[in-house]
Amino acid sequence: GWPGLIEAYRSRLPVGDDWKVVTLLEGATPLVPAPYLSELTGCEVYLKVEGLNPTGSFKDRGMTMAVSNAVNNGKTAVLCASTGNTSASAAAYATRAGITCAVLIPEGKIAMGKLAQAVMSGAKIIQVQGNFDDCLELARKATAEFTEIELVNSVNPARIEGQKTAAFEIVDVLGRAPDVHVLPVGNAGNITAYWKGYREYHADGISDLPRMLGVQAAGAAPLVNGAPVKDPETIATAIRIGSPASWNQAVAAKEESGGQFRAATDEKLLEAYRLVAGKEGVFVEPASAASVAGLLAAHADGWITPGQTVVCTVTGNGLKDPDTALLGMPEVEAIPVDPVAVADALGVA
Ligand SMILES: Cc1ncc(COP(=O)(O)O)c(/C=C/C(=O)C(=O)O)c1O
Repeated sequence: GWPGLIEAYRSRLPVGDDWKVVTLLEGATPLVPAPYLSELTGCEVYLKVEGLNPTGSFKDRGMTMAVSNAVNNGKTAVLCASTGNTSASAAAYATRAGITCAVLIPEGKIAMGKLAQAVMSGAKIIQVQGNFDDCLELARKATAEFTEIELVNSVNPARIEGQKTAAFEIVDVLGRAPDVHVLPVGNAGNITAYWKGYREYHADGISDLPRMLGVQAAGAAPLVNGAPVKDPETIATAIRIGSPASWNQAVAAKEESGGQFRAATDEKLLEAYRLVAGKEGVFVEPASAASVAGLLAAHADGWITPGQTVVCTVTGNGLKDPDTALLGMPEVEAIPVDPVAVADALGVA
């Protein structure tokens, strides 16, 4: 069976032969064809469904490497700043490793599913008076001063190494690199990691290079604006980030690949969020739908042309954020125990 990411790609990862590997058998996520989006755009569209990782997001790829690295370097605790998914993943992998985890989250701005995960995994949950960027600044300062604590945000190279494996998987399954790879961008670790993975496969003559399309929320789009956003705002709390830590690497990925950054309004994000669930049957969290919003916009203005192969990474499971899924749901009356009522509900004559 699947041995987890580190064993599956050991020769391509900076892993010690004697390492104790911390894994929850992350990776090997489905590359699901998207017939509705393919029909709509005239492209061959696939969804890389990262919500099917052990803690429900792509962060597990980075965390197996970052926590294994920390443990094998004698660290006794890990710390991260997080909009939610990094903390859920760090908490699970730290528990797996038997070390302590503390998470710094922006007060009141975390999806319930993610908080539940960090709580149940036994992390020390610290709410910070500020946004994600303030949390990351605090995490950097704390781990610089207390070196027995490992910072496991994507500024940690081990995170990038783990997350680049998604690009390997896509080429291994598709038999080629896509013409375009679309993904949401917040702190910009993931676009950095994908580009590194595609470049490594290309350097080995295995595949070509895609154009990278990074999509941000319009209210939190520093890479689109070309300047940090002081008070980022978006319903997609996972990417409510104003000052991406991997700014330079993200710009390099965009420029080297002939790619692009785009912003999507919350309205367009929610449309895409509902479309990918309602038409493709793939339920993702709001930030993840930025990939689909970006695909639709790039098709609309001709940046993506019919006949191209496009992979959209949908980064987190829809279950993470039930509140947003149920926004505006009308109160529904319960029905009596009567088959006629069921037939009526289904519009059956
Ligand atoms: C669902 C989802 N989709 C996209 C992103 C953006 O990835 P990066 O551009 O690599 O940051 C995140 C990021 C989340 C955090 O930054 C955190 O959890 O602290 C996410 O959870």
